[in-house]
Amino acid sequence: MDHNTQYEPQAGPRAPFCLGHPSHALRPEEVICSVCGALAAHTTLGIYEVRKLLGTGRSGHAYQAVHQRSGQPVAIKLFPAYTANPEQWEAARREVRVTTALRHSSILSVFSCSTWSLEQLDGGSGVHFERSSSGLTNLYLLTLCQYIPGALRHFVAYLQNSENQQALYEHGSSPRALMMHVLIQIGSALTAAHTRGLAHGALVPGNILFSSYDRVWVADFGLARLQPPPSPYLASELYTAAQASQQGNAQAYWNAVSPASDQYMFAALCQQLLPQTLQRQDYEPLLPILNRALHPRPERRYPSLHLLIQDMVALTSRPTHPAVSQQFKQPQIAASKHQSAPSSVSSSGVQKASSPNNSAPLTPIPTFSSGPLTPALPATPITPAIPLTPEDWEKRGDKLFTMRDYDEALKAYHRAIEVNAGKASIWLALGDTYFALERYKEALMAYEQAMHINPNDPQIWLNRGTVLDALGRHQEALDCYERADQLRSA
Ligand SMILES: Nc1ncnc2c1ncn2[C@@H]1O[C@H](COP(=O)(O)OP(=O)(O)OP(=O)(O)O)[C@@H](O)[C@H]1O
Repeated sequence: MDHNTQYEPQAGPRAPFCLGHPSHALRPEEVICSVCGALAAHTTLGIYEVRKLLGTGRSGHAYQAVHQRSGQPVAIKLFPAYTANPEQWEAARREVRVTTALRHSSILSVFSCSTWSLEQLDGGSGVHFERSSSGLTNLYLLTLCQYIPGALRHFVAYLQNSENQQALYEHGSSPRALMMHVLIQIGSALTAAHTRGLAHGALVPGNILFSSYDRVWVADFGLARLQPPPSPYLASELYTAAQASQQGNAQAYWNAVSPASDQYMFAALCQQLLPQTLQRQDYEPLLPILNRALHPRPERRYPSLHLLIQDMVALTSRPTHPAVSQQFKQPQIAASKHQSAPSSVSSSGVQKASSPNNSAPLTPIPTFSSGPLTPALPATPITPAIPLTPEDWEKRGDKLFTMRDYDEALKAYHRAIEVNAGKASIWLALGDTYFALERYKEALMAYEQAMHINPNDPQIWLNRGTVLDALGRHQEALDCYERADQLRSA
């Protein structure tokens, strides 16, 4: 389970061995170890070479791999297909896409969610794998996502170190402020998903990853729901469903998870973390809040996780942004762009690649409007006192978007387009805004315009896929995701 330890083979360079801990010698043709189920070292999956085992979760193994051309590290998870039925896998794929497309700064992006079989070893053509003809035995479910170097235990160890605590105080921060900053990000990611009607389902420590000590990611949206988590994370109302799921009715757990059960898991996680990392006087005031969130009856918990976080913030006073951004040690491979430059999160949880970085730790998150479509735009949106450039309008739109004033953001983007209709980023931003307003047809038109201008931007393809999904055009959406993947790996 250790992230940063590279396994060194004991035998000669050509002797095959598996990446398990401990490692086992393999027969030359063996790709998956018959003892521990780990992949053979140096296995290539499409364009990716698997480098090491990151850990073993509830249903499979997670590996670090690198893109053979760019050297970009990724995390690949493989789990046997029999652990999920095909309908559930499809549902998980859909959920992965929707949460990924929220582009929330703390939701870990899943680049690809497909199937893989041993037969594809020689003929892999990138990250997309055809369904195996040999049935489920040799078939694996595969997800590919950004590699994030830090685990929760690294964060805990960091906070437990007295020199680090001192450094935090010297920077005008504190362990509690840093902890709250991290919890706010986790809460914001979950709330963004809840706003879209999705629940995580297994907020266990392995799904909390860090790219720096103040930058956290929640992993496995969509996938976590396939299996119940262990105690103490399993909310009481999920016991029966978890049992049913262990007895073969996997759908039971999938259907039973809810934002209220995520709230329970979040509180259980806090309950583990806080006493390990903070002084008693710093976390004790939070215990009644956590107790409410851990109530066995979901209706007695907070109405939303967002309100729970609000109470935690109120009790700990509004935290300052911690002045630390110490990066975790990276392996000898290029760091991903996303890790070093997190983009902003809008308060709806919809994140815009083009938005400036928002350092405010938390903003309230309203639900999307479910009412009728908002009225059409006025022909002449706004007339400024001083003429603005398209870039000014775009920035204004970004700011309004971040403030969740989508109607005004629309006007600003339209104004930018009136002045310069040839900039893909403005059409992309316009599409995002229509998407946030659930005006999917207009969002699609905007994304198509962006694509017309820049057909090679994976983000545009991804967003187009998401809106096609929202319109029920799933096959076309899949084609878009595939194109986005191809462009990313090019
Ligand atoms: N994207 C990633 N980048 C870096 N490490 C990762 C990534 N995803 C997972 N890991 C590491 O791999 C380990 C195993 O991950 P996996 O998702 O299989 O299980 P888990 O999250 O520990 O538990 P669960 O199966 O309950 O989700 C994790 O504990 C984490 O340390």
